[in-house]
Parts: sequence; C-alpha cells; structure tokens
Amino acid sequence: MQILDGKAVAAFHRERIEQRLDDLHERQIHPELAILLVGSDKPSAMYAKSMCKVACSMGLKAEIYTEPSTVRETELIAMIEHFNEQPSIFGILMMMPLPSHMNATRVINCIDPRKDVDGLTDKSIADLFTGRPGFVPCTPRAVISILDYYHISLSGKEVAIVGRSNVVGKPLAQLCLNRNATVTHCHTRTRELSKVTQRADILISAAGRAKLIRGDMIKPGAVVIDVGINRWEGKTVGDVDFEEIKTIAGAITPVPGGVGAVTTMMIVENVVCGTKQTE
Ligand SMILES: Nc1nc(=O)c2c([nH]1)NC[C@@H]1CN(c3ccc(C(=O)N[C@@H](CCC(=O)O)C(=O)O)cc3)C=[N+]21
Repeated sequence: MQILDGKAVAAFHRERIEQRLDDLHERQIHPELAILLVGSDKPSAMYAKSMCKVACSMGLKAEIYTEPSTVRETELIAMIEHFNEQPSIFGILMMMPLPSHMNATRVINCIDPRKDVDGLTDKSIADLFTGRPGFVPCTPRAVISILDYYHISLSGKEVAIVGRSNVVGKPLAQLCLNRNATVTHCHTRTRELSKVTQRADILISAAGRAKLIRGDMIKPGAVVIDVGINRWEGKTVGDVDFEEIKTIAGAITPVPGGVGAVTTMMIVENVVCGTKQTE
C-alpha cells in the first residue's frame, strides 16, 4: 500500500509559487491574505493556524481576524467590504462553516470575486460549473493535485465522493467530472453506502466523521483520499479507519500530512498567482 504524501506534493509546488512571490516583491507588489475566523470551529482554527504558518514561511503576509460566533452579520460584511477596498489585500479567506444565525450565502457573496481565493462566491461557483477561468476551492484542488502528482488518472474511473458540502464535496464532484470520471455522490441519506463505495476505483471521503470508512467498504487496491478532519482520543484523524484499510487499499492519504498539507499551498498559489483555468 502506497502512502500519498501531501507534504511532498506541497513541496513540489512551493518553489514555483515562491518564485512568483519574489517577482512580485521585486516589483514592489506585496500581496496580503486576510483570514476571517468566526466562532470556535476546531478544523477552521487549525486551518487558519497552519495557513498562517505556511504563508509566513514563504514570505506572504497573512493575518487572522478572529470574531466571536455572536458577531453581527452586518459587522462581518463591513469587514469584508473593508478588505475588498484595501489594494494590498489580494485574497480574502472566509473560514466555513459560519455560525447558524448568519446567512452564509449573503456574507460570502460580499467578497469581491477577484479576491475570492477559496472560490466560495456564486460567481466562482458558476465559473467552475461552466468551465470558465476562476478561483477553484482549495481543498478540492488539493485532492486533484495529489492525484496528478502521483499520476493517478481520473478518466473513465469510478469515483465515489462521500460528503456534499459547498466547500468540498460539491466542487470536487465537478472537478472529477471535468476529468472524465464517473462520479457517484454519497451523503448521510445514501442507502447501503458500502455497496456504493465498494465499486469505487477512487474513494474520496469528506464527511467529517471519524472511522466512517471501514475495511469492508473499499474495493481491494482502491485509491482512498481522506479529506476528513476529526478529533479522536485527543488526536487529529480523518474519516478513514486507517488501521483497517491499510492492508486493503492500493494507496491512501494520511491525516495529518495528506490533503490538508496541500490545501494551504493551494491558497497561497491562488493569492499570488491569481485565478486558474478550471482544472
Ligand atoms: N473556506 C474554507 N475552506 C477550507 O478549505 C476550510 C474551511 N473553510 N474551514 C475548515 C476546513 C478545515 N481545513 C483544513 C485545511 C488544512 C489543514 C492542515 O493544514 N492540516 C495539516 C496540519 C494539521 C496539524 O496541524 O496537525 C495536515 O493535515 O497535515 C487542516 C484543516 C480547511 N477547511
């Protein structure tokens, strides 16, 4: 069984992105990333922290703006509008999910699409769905980027995606379709989930539930991509029961050190390199 090493993938992209950032600095352009963290969602706090660490290590200025979950929607929108107007800010990253008392769609769509580095606005979503250039959400991009690095083709493959969030599951299905995969999209109401997952050549779990994917759910030799971030006995684990599947799967991304490690690099790339063609 092969470990798909996210750190190696991130390192592969790092040099080119740093070069681009150096070029900008030489031209006296100093891009900044504004990270908005609302409430106390653990994965979001973890992401914000590693995002800052990676950005700083590469010479990209990144700042976390933390607000309590009780912050008013109007106040949050005012912050976004301020970032929209500030020329030094190239990217605005809104951590999801937002507290339930807010209208997340309304808040997100206040982000200037030119600064929407995580591809969350309606404009970015429409661009992705119709194949126009635009910002693509970074976690799904990280998944594709890992498959590309290891030369795992999606074309004609049976792909099962578990989880249908707007940040991960839905855009990921679109990216896999663009690569000519046959996509089955599973979720909490899917009946006989294991029957569907057993068919998959590539199984991607983004459900956010520890030990959801067990050994008897995968096809021998399948590629398993674990996007989950969960706490289990004080440790960070994915959705996949690693011990159970390690003798059955052909390849797997670990948590940590898998998809998450690449996601942060994709954000930096979006901030310093601008929009990408739909992948
Ligand atoms: N708009 C938005 N986009 C997201 O992509 C998004 C989000 N909101 N909200 C929260 C989740 C969570 N998430 C993580 C990404 C990277 C790591 C990460 O860097 N993990 C490293 C280090 C983990 C560690 O410190 O142990 C690793 O897996 O190797 C973690 C979590 C992105 N999310």
